[in-house]
Amino acid sequence: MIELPTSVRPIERAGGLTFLKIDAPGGTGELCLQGAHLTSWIPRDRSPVLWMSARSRFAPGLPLRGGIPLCFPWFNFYAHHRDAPQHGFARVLPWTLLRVRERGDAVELALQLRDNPMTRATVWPYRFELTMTITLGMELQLALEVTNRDAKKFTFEEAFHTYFAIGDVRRTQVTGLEGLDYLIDGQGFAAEGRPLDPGPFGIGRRYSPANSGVILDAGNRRAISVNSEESNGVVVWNPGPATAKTIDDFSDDGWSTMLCFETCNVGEAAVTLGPGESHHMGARFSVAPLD
Ligand SMILES: O=P(O)(O)OC[C@H]1O[C@H](O)[C@H](O)[C@@H](O)[C@@H]1O
Repeated sequence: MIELPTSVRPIERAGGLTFLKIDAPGGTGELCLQGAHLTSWIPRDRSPVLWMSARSRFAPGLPLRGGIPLCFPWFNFYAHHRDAPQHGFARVLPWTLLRVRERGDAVELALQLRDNPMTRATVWPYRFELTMTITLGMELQLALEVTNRDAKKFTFEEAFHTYFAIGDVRRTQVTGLEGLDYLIDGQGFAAEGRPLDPGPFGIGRRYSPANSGVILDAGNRRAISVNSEESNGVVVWNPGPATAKTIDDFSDDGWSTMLCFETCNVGEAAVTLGPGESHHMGARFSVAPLD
C-alpha cells in the first residue's frame, strides 16, 4: 500500500476486508477498499451521517448493506440478464488506493478500479478505468471518473447509492424534488411538504431529471443537503417494514432509521463513451442544524 499520512490508518475487519480509518480535522470516517465503499462519515462534533445495517455482511465478494455502495456498470438488473449481480460488479471488487492527500480540514483519497479477466467475462466485457475520489471533512465530496479504455464504445449506468442515517423516516421530509417527474417503484407515499410514509412495502422513486435535494431529518434535528454534478437522476428508497423483512441483511427495524438518496445516471440517462472518452459524476453532502 502507498505511504499514508497519520490521519489515515489501515485496519483489518471482520471477514478479512481492509478498511481505512480516516481522522481529518473536519471529521472521521471509514472506507472499505472493497467497492471503494465509505461505511462511515462523522463530521467533527456531529453524529454519524451514514447508516450501516447492524446485519451487514462483511466478506470478500459480498455487498455491504449501508454506507455508500457504488453501482457500476449497471443499476438494479442488467437488461434481461437476471443472473447478473444487482447493481454491477464495482461494489464487490477490491479497489487500489492511488493517492491520499490532506487538504484543509479534509482528507482526499483516490481509488482506482480497472477491468480484469473476471469483469471481461461478465455481460459487460469492456476495458475501462474508474477513479473514485472521496474528500472527507466537515463536508463530504465524491467524484467518479469513468474512462473508456476499449476500442469500442460502451454504455453504462452509475450511482452513489447513499444510505443516510435519520432519526425516523416517518418524521423525515425531502425537499428540492417538488414537482419533478418520477417513476414509481414501491407503494409508499412521498408527498411533497409532508413526512415520508413508506407503508409496508416502501418508497422507491426515481426522479429524472433531478440532482439535488435536502433531507429534513427532524428526529436528529438536522438538514442533510445533497448537491450532485453531471447526474441526471435521484432515487429515493426506503424498503418499509414488510420488504425489509425479506432482505436478510436488514434488521427488522433498520428501515425506520435510514433513507437512500441516490445520485445516479440510469435508464434513459445511461452514459455512452467512445474510446478514450471520460465522464465525471460528483456529489457533495453537508449537514446543518434544523431548528
Ligand atoms: O439490495 P441491493 O442490491 O443493495 O439493492 C437495494 C435497492 O437498491 C435500489 O434503490 C433499488 O431501486 C431497489 O429496488 C433495491 O432493492
